[in-house]
Amino acid sequence: MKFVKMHGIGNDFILVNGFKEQMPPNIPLTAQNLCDRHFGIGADGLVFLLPSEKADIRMRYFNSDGSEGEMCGNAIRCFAKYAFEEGLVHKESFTVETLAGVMLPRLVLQDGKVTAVTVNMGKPSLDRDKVPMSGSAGQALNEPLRVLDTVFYVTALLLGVPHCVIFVDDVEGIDLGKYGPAIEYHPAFPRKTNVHFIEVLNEHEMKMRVWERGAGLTLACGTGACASLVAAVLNNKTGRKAKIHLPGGTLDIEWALNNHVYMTGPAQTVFAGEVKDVSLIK
Ligand SMILES: N[C@@H](CCC[C@H](N)C(=O)O)C(=O)O
Repeated sequence: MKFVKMHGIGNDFILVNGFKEQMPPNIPLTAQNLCDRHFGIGADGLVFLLPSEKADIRMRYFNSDGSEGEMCGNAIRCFAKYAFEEGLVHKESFTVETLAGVMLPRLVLQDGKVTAVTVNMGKPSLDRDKVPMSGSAGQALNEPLRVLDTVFYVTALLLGVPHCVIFVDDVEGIDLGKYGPAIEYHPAFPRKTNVHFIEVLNEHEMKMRVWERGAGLTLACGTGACASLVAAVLNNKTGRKAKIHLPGGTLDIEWALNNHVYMTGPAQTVFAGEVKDVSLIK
């Protein structure tokens, strides 16, 4: 199986052109094995480019634990660059079918080269039933959640995938390895959740650290950055447009007045390779 390794500000992926390559019989196990950083290629997720009946192209995304994610913000920028460079799409702007709906990436081109990608990520769902998060109906906005030995004030929303956003004074002071998994698997989140700790720097900038559902500690989360900006606006902490600084780099996010969230950031190819026998990797 041929693949390319790419990353979007350090959130790294193995991409497979499903127009040419055969889909492995057991995709969750293949994702676990290929994403393994010691026994495989190493990545946060495995991405397939596939034909679509309702959009120009289809993306399937698998986390490093083998679970299928409905959407991935950093992966879709890599996906868009790779699809264009492989000649699977011929337009600068096109539609991508995902389990979270149809997304709209637009390539930023300079001398024919993709320098960045802007993605219309759709509308956030603020209703806690949609996240989903348990509790009485309505929005989960800055509400107390007991986690192990502490209480965090959380804002939960669905932006492609479930997100739990927590504003703190100092993101570096948070023990993400302790609280990340405790919140990901918290009984309040029946389908688990991505976890984001946010330090607001000013009205237009935030610092963010991430614990991802199905992947753990990562250097960035695109859908999470979008969700965090929406949470910041709802909690009167920033304007509708901000730079979000993550351990792997910076994303520009806007929650436009049409209620759609737009994410802009880079996509980088690292190397291409071939796996001789997917089933043998362990
Ligand atoms: N890295 C992502 C999100 C990937 C999916 C997520 N871990 C989930 O299954 O909820 C991003 O950039 O958005």
